[in-house]
Amino acid sequence: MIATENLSVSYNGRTVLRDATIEAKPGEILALVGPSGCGKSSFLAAINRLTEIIPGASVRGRIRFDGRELETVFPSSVDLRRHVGMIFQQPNPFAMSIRRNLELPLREHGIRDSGELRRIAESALRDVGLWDEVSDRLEQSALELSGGQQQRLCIARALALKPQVLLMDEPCSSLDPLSAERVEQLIDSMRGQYTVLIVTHNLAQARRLSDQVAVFWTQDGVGRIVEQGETEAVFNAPSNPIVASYLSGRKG
Ligand SMILES: Nc1ncnc2c1ncn2[C@@H]1O[C@H](COP(=O)(O)OP(=O)(O)OP(=O)(O)O)[C@@H](O)[C@H]1O
Repeated sequence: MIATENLSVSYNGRTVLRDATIEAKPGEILALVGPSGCGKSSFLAAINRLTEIIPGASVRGRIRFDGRELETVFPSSVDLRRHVGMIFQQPNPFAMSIRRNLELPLREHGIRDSGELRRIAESALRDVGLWDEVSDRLEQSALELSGGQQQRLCIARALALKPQVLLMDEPCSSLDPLSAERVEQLIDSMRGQYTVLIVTHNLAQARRLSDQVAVFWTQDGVGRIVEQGETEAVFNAPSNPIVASYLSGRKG
């Protein structure tokens, strides 16, 4: 579904990630783990072309979507972000009503019929388990929701566009434990429906959630993927000693 080949990211000529090659199959959850600063966020930013708006950022290598070059499949970033959604560490709802948060991106993508807008919004809110919590206050500002509710709203906003891929950059780490658990359950329930790439510092979460894991590590000042494979196999018997001590909590 989504694959990278020798993907490298630099900022102002300094390479921070070199030759990252991964493949996430349709419906699979791929966890990206590794200590701070080894290029995990940069990797997601490159896939979602956020690097285009980061001053000094440059990307080399290939990204494929269903076997074809991502740029060919989605020449425009607007199209790309419809099919490849992104969720950030800090929930980032728009400063507008809950309903508008869901409807605005749909309108931007050409859906105008008010009945259809309402149907899709409701269905997305149900998908993230928010409908019962907010159905009587859809006109209230999204900023009045709790952090965990805001994050689920952001996930609903991405899901409303029917993406094939979701990129998640530490989606639970700013949430309280209960909200984090709910969001984790939500991600788990996406298996088979969406291809999910999730950056997490929570190794137990990576192990619980993911089908595959890629371990990033900084070597000589440059981030690389030093181990990847089926999650259980990597956690049970990592081949790289650095990875072994990281995954067992002794390093990183
Ligand atoms: N906009 C930027 N300009 C310059 N350097 C940057 C920029 N963004 C990230 N970097 C540098 O790139 C390297 C990789 O950062 P990145 O955020 O991708 O790592 P990460 O593995 O996601 O870290 P964390 O787990 O702490 O979020 C770091 O050295 C960081 O300082």
